[in-house]
Amino acid sequence: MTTETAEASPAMQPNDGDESDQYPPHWGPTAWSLLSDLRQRSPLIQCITNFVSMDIVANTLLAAGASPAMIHSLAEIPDFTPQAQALCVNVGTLSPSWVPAMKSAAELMVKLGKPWVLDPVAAGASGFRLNACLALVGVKPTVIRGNGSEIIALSRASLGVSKKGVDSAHGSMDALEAAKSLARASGSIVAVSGAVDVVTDGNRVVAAHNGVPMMQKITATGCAVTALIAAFVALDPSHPLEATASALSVFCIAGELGMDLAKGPASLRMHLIDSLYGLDEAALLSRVRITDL
Ligand SMILES: Nc1ncnc2c1ncn2[C@@H]1O[C@H](COP(=O)(O)OP(=O)(O)O)[C@@H](O)[C@H]1O
Ligand SMILES: Cc1ncsc1CCOP(=O)(O)O
Ligand SMILES: [Mg+2]
Repeated sequence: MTTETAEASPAMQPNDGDESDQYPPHWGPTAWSLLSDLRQRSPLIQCITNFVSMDIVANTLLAAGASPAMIHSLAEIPDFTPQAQALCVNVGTLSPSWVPAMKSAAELMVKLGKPWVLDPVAAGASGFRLNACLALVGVKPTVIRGNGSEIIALSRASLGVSKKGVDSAHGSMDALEAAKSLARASGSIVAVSGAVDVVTDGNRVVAAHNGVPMMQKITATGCAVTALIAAFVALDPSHPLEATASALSVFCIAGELGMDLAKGPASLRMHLIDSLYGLDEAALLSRVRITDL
């Protein structure tokens, strides 16, 4: 759910000339190696996600090379969850009956030493939602990915600071300090999406500068990239910060390539998924824009 207004962001073109000097060269091969691995290993990713996002999340994972399973019943978790290589939990259309399944699946993944990723959609929208998100943060997500307003709401609540008024729209850079605090308090990698995506473990901060503003005009692109993060982290659970930044950059490069063919949000949705499916090494290496802050 987007609470950040579209920020001015130049149309992204391939890295060329002097500009590529700003971007450390190791990120391109890191992202390409993870995407290649994903296509080869096709990890099973369990998604307990909202009704709005189920389709685009499953299609994003499939196009990238992963194997999605949208299984959310508490009754199936003991049998099914141990088979998954990663879990994605998304609270977008939360109701009380879903919370036990989310907690139980996350606890099982932690017990099995496997990664799980939380998308705290609209975390500050209600007390019920915020408390559910806090309870899930307590189950130690490997990664938490939200937009600026969501990370600020969750960070304040996790530090016991009461929320005053209604959150306004926030850019990802506005949420940087909140993201660092949340990462330190939770032990999770925290990613804030926006015109620039920032990823932190509480100390180190990296920023991914790919993407196009039109991605905000497609519902559930945030949910889709969170699921892609789960797939990337499944491949290299011991380097979740690198996997998270790579997933964000890869998804946004697919958005840039898709935008070249799109007429608006509906065709961007289609072309983004096609571009993710067809993304090759040369296009990826020439477009990855990740920096250490
Ligand atoms: N202004 C922007 N310019 C480029 N990419 C963007 C912009 N806003 C969002 N994105 C990208 O769109 C995707 C969804 O992010 P966002 O809209 O922040 O999430 P949410 O849908 O959860 O609010 C992310 O991959 C992010 O990088
Ligand atoms: C519109 C909406 N309402 C409840 S969940 C949802 C989708 C949110 O997706 P995203 O956070 O990726 O914009
Ligand atoms: Mg969202």
